[in-house]
Amino acid sequence: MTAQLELDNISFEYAERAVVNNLSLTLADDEILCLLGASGCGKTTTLKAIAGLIRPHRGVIRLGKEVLCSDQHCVPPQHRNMGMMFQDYALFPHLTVAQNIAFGLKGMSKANKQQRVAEMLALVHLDECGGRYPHQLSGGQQQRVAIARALAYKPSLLLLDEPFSNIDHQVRFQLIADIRRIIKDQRVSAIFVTHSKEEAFAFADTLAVMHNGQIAQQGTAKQLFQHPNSKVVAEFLGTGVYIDATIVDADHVQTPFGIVRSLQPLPSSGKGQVYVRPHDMQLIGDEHGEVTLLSQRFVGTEYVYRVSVFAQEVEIPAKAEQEFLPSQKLSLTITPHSVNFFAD
Ligand SMILES: Nc1ncnc2c1ncn2[C@@H]1O[C@H](COP(=O)(O)OP(=O)(O)OP(=O)(O)O)[C@@H](O)[C@H]1O
Repeated sequence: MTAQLELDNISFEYAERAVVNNLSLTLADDEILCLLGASGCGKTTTLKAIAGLIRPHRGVIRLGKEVLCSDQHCVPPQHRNMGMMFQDYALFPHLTVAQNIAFGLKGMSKANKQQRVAEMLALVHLDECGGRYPHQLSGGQQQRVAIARALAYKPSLLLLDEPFSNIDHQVRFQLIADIRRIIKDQRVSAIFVTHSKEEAFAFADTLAVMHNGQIAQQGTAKQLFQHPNSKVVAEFLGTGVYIDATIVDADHVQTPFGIVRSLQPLPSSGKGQVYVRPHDMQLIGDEHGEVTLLSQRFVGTEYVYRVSVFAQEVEIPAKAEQEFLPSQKLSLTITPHSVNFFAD
C-alpha cells in the first residue's frame, strides 16, 4: 500500500512572481490524479515541488506520515522514493533497455536485479527487447521502457509530466490504457500533468483543475463536468455557450429558448446564466430564431454546424438527414441535462 500525499498551502515564486499560490491538494492511496490546466498555470512547478526539484517558499508537503518539506526542512529528491517520467522519457541512449531499467536499482544482488528487470520487461510487454538500444524502439515502446524504469524500484509515488505528448494520436489512447493498467497492477499512486482533458479523462481517477497557481476544483471527471464550481472549470472541461436564465424551481430554468429541465437540483431561486454544451442543444429551422448558421461540415455520420448564439460561437452536431442552408436563421431546443447555473 502506498502512502497518501498532501500539499498544504504551498506557494512558489519565480523572481517574486507567484506561480503556485497557496495550493492545497490531496492524493489517496493507489489513486491516479491528473493536474490539468492551461499552459503556464503552474502544473510543472507543482510537480517539481512534489519531486523536491524546487523548494516551495511556503507550505508543507507530506507523504504518509513523513513531512517532505516545510519551513524547517526539505527532503532531497533522491530520498523521496518517487519515480519520475517526463515528456522526452530521458532514456540513456548508450544503455540497452535492460540497463536503462536496472539503472535505478541500487543495493541489490546481480541476480535480484536481473529478475526485477525481467519482471518489468514482462509487465510492459517488451520481453524480447532487453538487449536493444532506445533508438531501435518506437516512441510508444520507449515510453513503456521509461515507465518500467520509473516503477522498477517500487516508488511510493509516480510523477508523470506530459508523458503522452510525443506519442502519435492514433496509438496514444491505447498506450494510455496500457500504462494505466500497469500502474494499477503495481498499486502505485500517480500524479500526471497534462493540458489535455481527453488524456485526463482516459488516464486519471480524479482530476484537479489548476488556474492561476491554485486548484480551482478537484474531483472525478463526472463531478467536475456536471458540477463545475466556476466558469473556469466548466469551460476547461468542454466548449459551450452561456445563455441567460432565471430559476423557476429546483428542477427548471427559464431561458430565451424555453424552459429547460435540470437532471440535478438547482439553487432555490436566482438570475444568471446557464452554460450549455453542444450535445445538449438541438438546432431547428426558425426564421425568427436567435441563432445564425455560420458554416457546416459533413463528418460522415453527422453534420457539424458552426453557429452564433447571442454573439458566442459554438459547434453543434446534427443528424446527417437534418440539413440547413447557409445563413439560415435557426433556434435551439435544449434537452434536459445537469444544468450548470452561474448566478449573476
Ligand atoms: N525557471 C523559470 N524562471 C522563471 N519563470 C518560470 C520558470 N519556469 C517556469 N516559469 C514560469 O512559471 C509559470 C508556470 O510554469 P509551469 O511550467 O509550472 O506551467 P505549466 O502549467 O506546467 O505550463 P505548460 O503546460 O506550458 O508546461 C509560467 O508562467 C512560466 O513561464
